Amino acid sequence: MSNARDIRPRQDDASLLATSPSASFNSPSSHSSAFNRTVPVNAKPLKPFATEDIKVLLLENVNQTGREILSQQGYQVEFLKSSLPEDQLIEKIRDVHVIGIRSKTKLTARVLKEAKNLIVIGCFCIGTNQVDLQYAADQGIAVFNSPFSNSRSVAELVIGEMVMLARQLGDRSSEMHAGTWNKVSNGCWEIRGKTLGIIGYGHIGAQLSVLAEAMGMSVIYYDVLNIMSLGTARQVEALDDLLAEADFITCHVPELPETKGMIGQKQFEKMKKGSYLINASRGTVVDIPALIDAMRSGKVAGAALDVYPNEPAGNGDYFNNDLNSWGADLRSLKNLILTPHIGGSTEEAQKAIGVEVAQALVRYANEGSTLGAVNLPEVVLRSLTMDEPDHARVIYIHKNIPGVLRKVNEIIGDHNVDKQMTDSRGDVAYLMADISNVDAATIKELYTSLESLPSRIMTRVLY
Ligand SMILES: NC(=O)c1ccc[n+]([C@@H]2O[C@H](COP(=O)([O-])OP(=O)(O)OC[C@H]3O[C@@H](n4cnc5c(N)ncnc54)[C@H](O)[C@@H]3O)[C@@H](O)[C@H]2O)c1
Ligand SMILES: O=C(O)CC[C@@H](O)C(=O)O
Repeated sequence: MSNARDIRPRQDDASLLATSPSASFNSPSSHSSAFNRTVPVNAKPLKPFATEDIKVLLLENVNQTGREILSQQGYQVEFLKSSLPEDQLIEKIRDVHVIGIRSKTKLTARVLKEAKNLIVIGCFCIGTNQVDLQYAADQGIAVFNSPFSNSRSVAELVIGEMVMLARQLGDRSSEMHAGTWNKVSNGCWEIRGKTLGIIGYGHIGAQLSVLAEAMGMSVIYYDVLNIMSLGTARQVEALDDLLAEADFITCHVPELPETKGMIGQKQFEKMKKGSYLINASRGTVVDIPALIDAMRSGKVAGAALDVYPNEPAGNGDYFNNDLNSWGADLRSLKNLILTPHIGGSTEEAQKAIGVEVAQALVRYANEGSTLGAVNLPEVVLRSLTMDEPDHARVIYIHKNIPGVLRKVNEIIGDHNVDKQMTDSRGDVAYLMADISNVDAATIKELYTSLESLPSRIMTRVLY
């Protein structure tokens, strides 16, 4: 096993560039249609070089589908069930080229600063708030996620929770488990005819809207964007309008500075007495001490929380006051459903996420495609074919400043550039070019010249 620490070409060993492994490229599943359209039948599998040099760290029990796709490429894959404390994460991340995480692992600038070999991050989930996306982009590290593979799972959970809360099912079930028969109808309702207020009408909010209407609910929603209503749902202009009208309120916004504490004391005051609150978005969106007060006062008749400001690292860990100071107060409340961040945790969702994110990582590592990246411009080139054996793909990630393309073209312009694409996003630009009739020595020369430019963030050559 090689001890290579960098999958970018090593300047002291250009011969490695000629090691084009025979392992075949995994085709993405049919839903990755945009990619499928670009892959000819005789596509040439591109590789940075020997794939056994690529080290992958998968944390947080990423689904096996993802692990298999990465292992089949010949990458060295280390798999851990939980997230890691920051000091251990820093030790591990120094060595890896690819990291796969879920919502728990915080890839802050402090951690990423140590990740000298890292080229790509896979968030095996929807949320990407746990990664410093701008810092990653500034280092030329691409970030991918799975934007909607678990949306349906979350929407179904919320439908189930509305029925559970309206019928106080959590409490009745706990009482029966404790041996107590307590047959009541007081304060129990159908959800038919009630109004659901959805905060954030994106992938999850919109799915939920359709399902809720099928259950006989009226749907209103609030979003910072003007979004087309599905069915007979109605967008309201202000959050306060939604709070005043809805019987059930559910949050589906991303974690952003503007969504932090979005539902707090003032918002609870504006809600109808006896309303219900559900949060399966991010733990910082709802001010939990304010929720505790609102439930104790009877303003809120029930709530379901799936996410928390501080969550345990792995299964079996405690959810107590050490983690969140109000933990015991929260657990003492009636008609409160607490779940351990399982909104997207279904077999269907996790398998789909495993495939989608792992394929994006492979495409990026092997082909340089940034299609679907959340922090870099999207750049894709038609695949090289088996009829183009002496071609190399040059990727130059650089600062988006004037004059760079002139300099780059001075370097690659002496060669036959078959195709080239460049795009920018904020301060970072991504250039990809396929160059024909090159040998290992030429590639080394190209690589060294590009690396010496002051605009350089990262250079990669695939062969
Ligand atoms: N509990 C879970 O397991 C689970 C699973 C999936 C996603 N999530 C969380 O749910 C969030 C939403 O997921 P999604 O796929 O629907 O995202 P999305 O990006 O498709 O939709 C989010 C919507 O929120 C809106 N929005 C943003 N800021 C807002 C604000 N300040 N006020 C009102 N609306 C605002 C956006 O315009 C967008 O329409 C994710 O970001 C993630 O954090 C949790
Ligand atoms: O699986 C997870 O850890 C996160 C699930 C969810 O919050 C998401 O962002 O997709």
